[in-house]
Amino acid sequence: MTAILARGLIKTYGDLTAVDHVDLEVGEGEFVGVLGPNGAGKTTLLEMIEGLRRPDGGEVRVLGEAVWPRNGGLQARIGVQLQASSFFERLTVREQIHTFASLYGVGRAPADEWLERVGLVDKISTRVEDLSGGQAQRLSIACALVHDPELVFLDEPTSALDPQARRNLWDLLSSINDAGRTVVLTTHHMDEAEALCDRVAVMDRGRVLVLDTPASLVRGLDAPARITVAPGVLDHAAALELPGVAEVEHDDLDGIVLVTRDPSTVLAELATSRRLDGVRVQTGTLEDVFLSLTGREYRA
Ligand SMILES: Nc1ncnc2c1ncn2[C@@H]1O[C@H](COP(=O)(O)OP(=O)(O)OP(=O)(O)O)[C@@H](O)[C@H]1O
Repeated sequence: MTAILARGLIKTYGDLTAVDHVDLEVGEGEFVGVLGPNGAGKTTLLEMIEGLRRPDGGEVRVLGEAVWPRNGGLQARIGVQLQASSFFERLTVREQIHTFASLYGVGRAPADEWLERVGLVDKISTRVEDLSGGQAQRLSIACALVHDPELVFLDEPTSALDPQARRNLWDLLSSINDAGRTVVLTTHHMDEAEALCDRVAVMDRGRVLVLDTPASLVRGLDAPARITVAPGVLDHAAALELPGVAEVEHDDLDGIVLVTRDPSTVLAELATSRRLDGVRVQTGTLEDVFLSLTGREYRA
């Protein structure tokens, strides 16, 4: 089944078209990222799909149902990460998630398990206003997931997290997706999109420029690979003579860089001559994809 089917979505604020004729189709069980710089329209797009914001044009169906006018039955099947400021005031962490759980008819024990899964067990008695930014963000994610929704929307879920908490959340989101839940997230971070998402929608100035797997997006760049060989392994002339090498660059720290459009031939040659130790291969990144689509450097 299709989890999300959006056609021709438009949202304008005065002269600004925040979302400009966006189509988006997400299959059940997919993990899709909406990636783009500040102001690209990611949040506005998600809010229209979630049924929180009325589109000026276009239509959306989520889990086979219309999202607008507000559809109460659908709300129980989706999970939307709240901004930290939307917590019930003066409640402790535990009271907060128990309140959410009770709204969905979920018991206290499974709610407590979510606090464990997001690493907030030692904060259960802390009031929500006394949490750090990262802790509040983890609580908001636990609240979004507490009723085990079929489809989860997360708006920049890792923005306030330190690197370790970010990795932990990646693991958690992957495990939810592995269990069959559909996940849609927005992110500024290319590495996050590459690490987590089956497909990535690259958004800029209200438009979805491309939607594809990270690997296909990078392959479509047709950019050469860069193979770095440790210092002292190859001299310039020998490097240039290797089959498949188009250019040779010198990097004082790392050694010699072989630029090639045929990395498998070059790697095979290096293997045959026992020069593979310490070799590093770099292909294009989603940053390069953004640059090639927009002509601008990606700035998160
Ligand atoms: N309620 C509003 N009234 C007027 N303009 C708005 C409103 N909400 C968003 N915008 C504008 O619409 C554009 C898209 O905003 P949106 O928040 O959807 O982008 P975003 O990609 O989520 O950005 P960020 O990564 O910074 O969160 C921005 O230029 C923003 O200033």
